[in-house]
Amino acid sequence: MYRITKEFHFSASHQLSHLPADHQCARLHGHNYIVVVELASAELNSDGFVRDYHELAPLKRYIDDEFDHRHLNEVLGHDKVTSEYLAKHFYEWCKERLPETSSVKVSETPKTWAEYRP
Ligand SMILES: Nc1nc2c(c(=O)[nH]1)N=C([C@H](O)[C@H](O)COP(=O)(O)OP(=O)(O)OP(=O)(O)O)CN2
Ligand SMILES: [Zn+2]
Repeated sequence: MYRITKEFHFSASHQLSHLPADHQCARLHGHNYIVVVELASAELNSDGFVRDYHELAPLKRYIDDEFDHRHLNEVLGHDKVTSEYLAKHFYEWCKERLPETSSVKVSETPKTWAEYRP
C-alpha cells in the first residue's frame, strides 16, 4: 500500500461551551490548527502518484475560505468543535472528492493530535 500526506494550516477560535464552566476550554480561545490528510492506494497511476499533491488544492481553498480566521462554532454550527469532530469533518469532505482519502489528523497545540480513520 502506498500512502501520501499533505499538511494544511489555519487559525481559528472556538469555545467548548458544553464543558464545565471551570474548564479552560469552556472559555473563548483560539488555536493555530494543523490538518494532515492521508491518501492511500495499492496502485500508482501512470504518473507514479497515489494522487498529485496539487489535486488537494481545493481543500486548501476550502480551509482558507471557510475556516481560517473564523469562529469554528459558527462554521460547524454546533459547540462540540473538538479536534476529533474536525478530523471527521475534513475526512468526509475529502473522501467525497478524493476516494483515496484514508485518514485525517488535526492538531490544536504542538502536543496534541486527533485522528479520524474509519
Ligand atoms: N480529546 C480532546 N481533548 C481536548 C480537546 C480536543 O479537541 N480533544 N480540546 C481541548 C482544548 O480545545 C485545547 O486544545 C486545550 O488542549 P490542552 O492540551 O488541554 O491545552 P494546553 O495547551 O493548555 O495543555 P497543557 O499541556 O496542559 O499546557 C481540550 N481537550
Ligand atoms: Zn481549544
